[in-house]
Amino acid sequence: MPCRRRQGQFKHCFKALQKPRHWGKGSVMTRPTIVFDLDGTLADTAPDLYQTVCWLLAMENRPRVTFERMKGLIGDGAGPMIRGSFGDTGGVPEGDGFERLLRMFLAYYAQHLADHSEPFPEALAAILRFRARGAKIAICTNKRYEFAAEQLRIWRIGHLFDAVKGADSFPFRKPDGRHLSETIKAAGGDPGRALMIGDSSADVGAARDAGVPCIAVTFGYGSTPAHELGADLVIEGFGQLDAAARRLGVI
Ligand SMILES: O=C(O)COP(=O)(O)O
Ligand SMILES: [Mg+2]
Repeated sequence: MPCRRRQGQFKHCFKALQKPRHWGKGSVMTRPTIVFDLDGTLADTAPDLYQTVCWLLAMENRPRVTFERMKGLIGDGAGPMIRGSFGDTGGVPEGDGFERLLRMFLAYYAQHLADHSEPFPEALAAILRFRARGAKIAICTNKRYEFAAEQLRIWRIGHLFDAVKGADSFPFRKPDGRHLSETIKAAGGDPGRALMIGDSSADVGAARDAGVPCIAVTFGYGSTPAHELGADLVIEGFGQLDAAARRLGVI
């Protein structure tokens, strides 16, 4: 029966995944952990972040900032997006103005997490390739855990990740290397056999701090061009990821 045949095929696949893998030449090694940044690396989330900032500016009778400017402000949580966009349009209000704007930002964004945002299909294809080879996959993001988890739920891809850690998951966050190393450990991996893929200075900073090799993507956000971030390698698309990971000795 076709159904039973299919079950049989899956059983074979699962057995293959459970076997110790030979990573590298000749020796049995720890399964590698591939860690993705979320905003601008794994997913195109700028449209909803931009919509949130434009709404906030409009609520405060401020003009819009451009989408390009907004993309440059993404990478270190809501703070720089608010300070940058209000700084450009008359300044952050005095007193408790920033805290008030932050509360408004978070409340609005919570309702618009995936109106227009979606994962890059090529990133998902790469994750499936790495998973099929037995790698662990994780997300280390400077956005709040609950927002990241809800986006993964909406996109129905949460099952692809062994760990997801946000800006509030630990008392430290990227560029602090502990955010990355603790994410790797939570995935059941070893920081000594891992790879970080990101788009911002926070990602490269965390990787350097944790002693983890790092690949920067050119299609992400932030104000620094990928080639100037100081990553070990730069890729222009996920089609180049496997070769880059191999060059770095991770797979
Ligand atoms: O939301 C942000 O500013 C950054 O998020 P990221 O760490 O996933 O890029
Ligand atoms: Mg990012």
